[in-house]
Amino acid sequence: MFSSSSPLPAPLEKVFQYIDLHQDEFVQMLKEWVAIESDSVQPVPHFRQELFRMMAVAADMLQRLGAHVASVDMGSQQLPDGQSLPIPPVILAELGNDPTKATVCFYGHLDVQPADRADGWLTDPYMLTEVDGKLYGRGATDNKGPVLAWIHAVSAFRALERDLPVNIKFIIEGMEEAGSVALEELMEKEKDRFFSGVDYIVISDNLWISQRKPAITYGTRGNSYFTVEVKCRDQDFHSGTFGGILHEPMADLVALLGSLVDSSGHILVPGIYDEVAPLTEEEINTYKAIDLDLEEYRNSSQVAKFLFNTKEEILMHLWRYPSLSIHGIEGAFDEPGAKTVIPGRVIGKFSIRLVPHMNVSVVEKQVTQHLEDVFSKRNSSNEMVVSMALGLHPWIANINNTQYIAAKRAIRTVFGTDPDMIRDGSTIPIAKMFQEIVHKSVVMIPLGAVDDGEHSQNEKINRWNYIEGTKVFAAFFFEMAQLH
Ligand SMILES: NCCCC(=O)N[C@@H](Cc1c[nH]cn1)C(=O)O
Ligand SMILES: [Zn+2]
Ligand SMILES: [Zn+2]
Repeated sequence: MFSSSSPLPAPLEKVFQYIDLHQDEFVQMLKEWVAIESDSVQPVPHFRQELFRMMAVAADMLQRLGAHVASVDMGSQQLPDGQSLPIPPVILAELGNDPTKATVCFYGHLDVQPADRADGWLTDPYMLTEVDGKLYGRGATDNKGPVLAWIHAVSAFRALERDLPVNIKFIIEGMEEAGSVALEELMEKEKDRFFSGVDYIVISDNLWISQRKPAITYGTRGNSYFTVEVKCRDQDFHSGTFGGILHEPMADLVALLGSLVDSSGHILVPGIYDEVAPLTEEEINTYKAIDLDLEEYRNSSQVAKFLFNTKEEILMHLWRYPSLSIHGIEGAFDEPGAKTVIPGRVIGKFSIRLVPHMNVSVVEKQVTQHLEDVFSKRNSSNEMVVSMALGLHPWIANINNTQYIAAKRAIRTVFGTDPDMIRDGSTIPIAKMFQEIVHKSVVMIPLGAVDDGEHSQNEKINRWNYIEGTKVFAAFFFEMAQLH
């Protein structure tokens, strides 16, 4: 182990120097990748072509690095409107197969969320622009920057003709933002082939909880996403002609949605908290140890007041308790102006973030039962249909596993500080898939700062995070080799 006070071992010193010297090239490569409009969310041919181009560029880069690369055909995606679109290939690549070394597999994605300058971007989202050390562009932090950082870490060893301390595998997809379409099937197919020799898995697809202090992530919440449809008929009504004599679908729906959660954020679905892991004193201490300035967090979020007042309560309600969010209503009148319509059919959308040890199918039954009970008390003549559109499990890892120790040491070497050990309130479904299908332990090593704005306007990664993050990955290879 190399502490920040002891000198770096010579090979790592050289690798770090190489990374510093080549940082402008690394930024240029990120610029080229950001310029590819690899939006997987909008199902239109232009973006699909861009996605295919993105995956080809990445496969080519890995090949030039000496990796053995397979671009796996993923078939096509059937859309609800009957359209069919090709799914970009998944890259499975490997570099080195020395049986005496650990094999570390890195997962990342190269598709991005939609971005349009008119949405409030200050620069062209597909033109990486540096302002005060901040590299603005769609995908800069989610997830092109971190994928490139991993590749640069490998390329530094290659360029210096140094033996890589570990065998490396890559799984890189192009449909993460659209729900990782067809990825689970591929993992099932490859579990005894590509993944058979893998010892450890690394994901770098989330953020620190601070602007300056690095972190390691050991858990994410799951999600069960519901739709509740209330229908009188397929057509809308005139409220002058029908108002007063109908059970209005929107009134039913508002009552249904209003029955889900109270004003303090407590979920009102009976039984929903039954399986939530009990809180221990030891666990509370882990939240106390997190370096979070609540005032700064609240101010930078532009929120007047959160539901909770202490750092510990905030972290627990983001990470270890479920939450229910209401997302929208399809079919409702939502334009400016005063249209006197009664919508004939509306669909409410809400989701519950799940935590250990909640079970997706139990939650589905509890929510359905609750909505049926509330609806039946209204004696409405409308039809109600509840469906769970998505059921994603929560993920939690053992922080004593080898790669957590290696990641901590690598971070200490580069940043001279211990990382925050954090969980993430959102969902990275692939982590649970790795655990359940491939039976491998996962560590998340985020590179981006809390204010990177993933999915938002003006997404960025700091040059510092990108370059020092590349060094963290290089140091991680060294530490893994020592610990394995
Ligand atoms: N910081 C990583 C964020 C990854 C992310 O945004 N994941 C989505 C996945 C999802 C869950 N339900 C539907 N999609 C998220 O919203 O958590
Ligand atoms: Zn991502
Ligand atoms: Zn994303």
